[in-house]
This record gives sequence, structure tokens and C-alpha cells, in this order.
Amino acid sequence: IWFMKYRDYFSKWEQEGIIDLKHELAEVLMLIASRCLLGKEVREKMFEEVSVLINDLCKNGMHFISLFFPYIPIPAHRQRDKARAKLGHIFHEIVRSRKISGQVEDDVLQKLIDSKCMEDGRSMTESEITGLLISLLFAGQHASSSAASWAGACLISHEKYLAAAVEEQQKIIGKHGQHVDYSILLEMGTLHSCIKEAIRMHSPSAMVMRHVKKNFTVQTREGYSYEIPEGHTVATSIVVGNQLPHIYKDPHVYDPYRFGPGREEDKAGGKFAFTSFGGGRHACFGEEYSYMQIKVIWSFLLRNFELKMISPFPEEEIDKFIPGPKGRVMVSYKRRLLVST
Ligand code: HEM
Repeated sequence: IWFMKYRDYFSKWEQEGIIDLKHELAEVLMLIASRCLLGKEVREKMFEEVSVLINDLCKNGMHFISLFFPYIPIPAHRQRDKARAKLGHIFHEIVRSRKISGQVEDDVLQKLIDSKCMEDGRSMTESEITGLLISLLFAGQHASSSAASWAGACLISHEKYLAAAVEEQQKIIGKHGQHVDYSILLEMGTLHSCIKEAIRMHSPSAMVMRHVKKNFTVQTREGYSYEIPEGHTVATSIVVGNQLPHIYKDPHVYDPYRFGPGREEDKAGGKFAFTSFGGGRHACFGEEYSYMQIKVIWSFLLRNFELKMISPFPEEEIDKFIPGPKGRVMVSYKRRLLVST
């Protein structure tokens, strides 16, 4: 499904041209989210409307200030709340109409409708389903779109790794032709490392937070001890963690081979060395899904287009808690069809 969606989407590109990579990837990922998460009602009848509302939600609800003061009355929060209310109304209606008509679909929305509460076996209410669906979209779509853009910006700007990723695609085409499936995606080790390195350097999530349920002690590498009392909230910076020089050699250098055989700096660094997807019981459950969809996009683009970055390498959106590349990421493209080596 993903491969077909991407092929359809990118078929509207001309023989050659210039695009804003960030905008294109956000659009195509929204299409995928609407196919896999939201269901055919949104896809067929209200894709435009829902895309605009989700964009409003992401644009206005991702400021750092929202993390600490989520209800502070600022214009961005008013826009966010308006979009959330409208989305709530739309999903409420969809869930209600599926329940009344008995219509069953193969999507995440249906899984939520059919699920039962572990504690008392009851079904979820329409407003609980709506809330979960929106938080899934919020958690997934925006982070994946940021990661896919960073992955592209890093790849296109580093000729050595771009060439290695293209060569890997050529070898895979030699083995499997243009067909791509789950097991073929697993063979794309170089592309996987290029994406992972972009996510390490430009993590879509800035920090992970936990509420302390029991006192505990933290021991630092320098030998200092800190008591963390129950009731406190602790936060760890993913950005700092992913750049620690005792774990990552030359952490500011884009070097996808650091994850490869013989180095595996993330694994050698211990369980929590790579925290872009968090860790422990509440680690991101969309990690594998994200890598898969970003690999499908980038294998498709590498096979079908020659790409060149024509704007400067983007800065981070430091005022957002899911930071993407700041401004537009302008890329020129030319169609090609990659063949095996
Ligand atoms: C590159 C893309 C993504 C990144 C970088 C990312 C990152 C994160 C991070 C850092 C957390 C917090 C983990 C923690 O507190 O330990 C998280 C949680 C979560 N993510 Fe993702 N995420 C991505 C994509 C997705 C996708 C595609 C989905 C769903 C389709 C998703 C669903 C979730 C959910 C539901 C949680 C909450 C888990 C819990 O609290 O138990 N994420 N994600």
C-alpha cells in the first residue's frame, strides 16, 4: 500500500523541477497516516479538511511553552484548541456512524472501536477513541515527517553516504527487481543507518519525562550521587544524550557507519545510549513503523530521482518540542530509473 501511495504521489512531479522537500514529505506522510490510521471515511471524503486541521494542531501545539503551560491563553493555543475541537467532532461522527451501521474496516480506528478495557472489559467511549486517535496522529505523523525530512537533508548533503545508499539500492534491484516488501526493507542496512544517524543528530523529540513514583539515587560517571525524591518530575535531554562524546565518536559529524558492524556505538554505549525513541516501558511503539515508512519513501526517491539540495543545510526549529528543519528545504530533482549494478 505504501509503495503504491508513494508512486501515485510522486507521479505528479514533472520530469525535472524544484520542490520543498519538507512540504512534500509532510503531505505524503499525511496520506499514509490517513490510509493506515484514520480510515476510509477521512481518506475519501474529508482528507483536505482533516489535513488542514492536523497541520493547525501540529503548528500551534508544538511550542516549548505548551509543554510547561499547556493552557496559557495565547493565540497559538486558541488555534490549537479550535482545530482539536473540530477534529474531535469529525472523528466522533465517524465512530458513531460505524457503530450504528455495523460497518467494519481494516484500520487502526476499527481496532480501537473493537478493543476492550483490560480492567473492566468495557468498550471505549467515542470520546476516548477520538482522543487516542488524535494522540496517535500527533505522536506519529509529525515526528515521522520531521525524521524523513532530516534523513533526506542529511543524505543529499553527504555525497559519500548518498552514493553508498544508491549503490545498496542497485544491489537490491539486482536481486529483487523493483519489488519492495518487508523482508527487502530489512536488507537496506545502509539506508537504515543513514536514517538513524539523521535521527540521532536531529531528534524529532527533544526530551523524555517521567514522574517519580519512588525515591531513587542517580550515580554520575564522575562519582557524584543525587537523591531523586518521589513526586518529582525528571526530564532527560535526548539532544544531549545523543551527542555524548564518550558514546559517539565525533558526535557532531554525520557518520552513519557508526551503527555498522565493528562499531555499533549505540549498542556499545549501553541500553539508553540512543534515546530518540525513548526507552523502558513507555518507549515509542511506532519506532519500527517509522523506519519502515521512511525507508520506503527514500528507497523510492533514490531509485526514481537524482536529487540536489539547493538551499543551505537547514537549522533546527528550536522553539518546538518536535523540532523539524527550520524554513523550506529546497531540492532540485531529475527523473531517472535506477538499474542494478
Ligand atoms: C521518527 C519518528 C518517531 C520518533 C522520533 C518518536 C519518538 C518518541 C519518543 C521520544 C517517545 C517518548 C518515549 C518515552 O517516553 O520513553 C514516543 C512515544 C510514543 N510514540 Fe513515538 N516517535 C516516532 C513515531 C511514532 C509513530 C509513527 C507512532 C504511531 C503510529 C508513535 C507513537 C508513539 C506513542 C503512542 C508513544 C507513547 C508511548 C507510551 O507512553 O507508552 N511514534 N515517541
